[in-house]
Amino acid sequence: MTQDELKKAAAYAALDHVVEGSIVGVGTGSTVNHFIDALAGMRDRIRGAVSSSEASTQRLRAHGIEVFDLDGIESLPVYVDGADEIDGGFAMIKGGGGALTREKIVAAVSERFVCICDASKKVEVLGRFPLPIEVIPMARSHVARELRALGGEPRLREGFVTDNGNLILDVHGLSITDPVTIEMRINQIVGVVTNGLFAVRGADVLLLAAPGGVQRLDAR
Ligand SMILES: O=C(CO)[C@H](O)[C@H](O)COP(=O)(O)O
Repeated sequence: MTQDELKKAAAYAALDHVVEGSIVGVGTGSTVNHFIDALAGMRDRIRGAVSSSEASTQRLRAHGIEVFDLDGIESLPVYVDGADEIDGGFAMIKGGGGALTREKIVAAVSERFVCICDASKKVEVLGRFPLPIEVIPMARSHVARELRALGGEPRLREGFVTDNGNLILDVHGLSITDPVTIEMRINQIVGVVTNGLFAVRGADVLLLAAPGGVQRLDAR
C-alpha cells in the first residue's frame, strides 16, 4: 500500500468517531483531505464543521458541508486531524502545512482529539521532523536567536505566509524528550504565536494505518 492509501484508510476509520447531529472539528493536510471527502458521505447526518484552515474550509464547502465560525461555539465533541509525528504519550508535532495555530485553537475547544496517521508518523522521540513555529513577522530575528539558545536551528519557511498573516520558522535539530516543557518554554518567547508541539493537549485517540489495517490506540 502507498502512504497515501494508508492516510486514506486512517481517515475513513475516523468516521466511526463522528457524532451524528454535531459540528465536527476538522484539521488540515493531505490525510484530513481524505477525511473531508469521507465526511461528505455523511453530510446529511452532521450539522456541519469548524475548520482549521482556509484550505480545509474550501474543501468542506465544495462538498456542501456548512462551515461554522468557531467564535461562539463553546465545545465540539470531536476534532479530527493528522500529525507530522506522534510519540508514545500521544504528544505530536504538527504544522507541516502551516495551520498549527488554528489547529491548536480548534483542538482546544474539542472534547476529543482523534489523530489520523499512517504508521510512518509514529516515533519514539519527537524532533526528526522540524518543529514549526508561527511567528509575528517583526519578531523573526529575536525568536530565531532564542530558538538557537535552546539548541535548535531555525529556518524560515521561504515564501510562506500563514492564514493569520505570519511567518513560520521550522526548527531543526531538537530532540524533544520532554514535549510539555518545550511546548511551554517556546510559547514564552515574545513574538511566538504558537509552536507546533501539541503535548499539553495531545491526542486522545490515535488511528494508525499500517498495511495490516488501522489500529486504534487510546491515550492512558
Ligand atoms: O499539522 C498539519 C498541518 O498544519 C498536518 O496535520 C500535518 O502536517 C500532517 O499532514 P499530512 O496529513 O499531509 O501528512
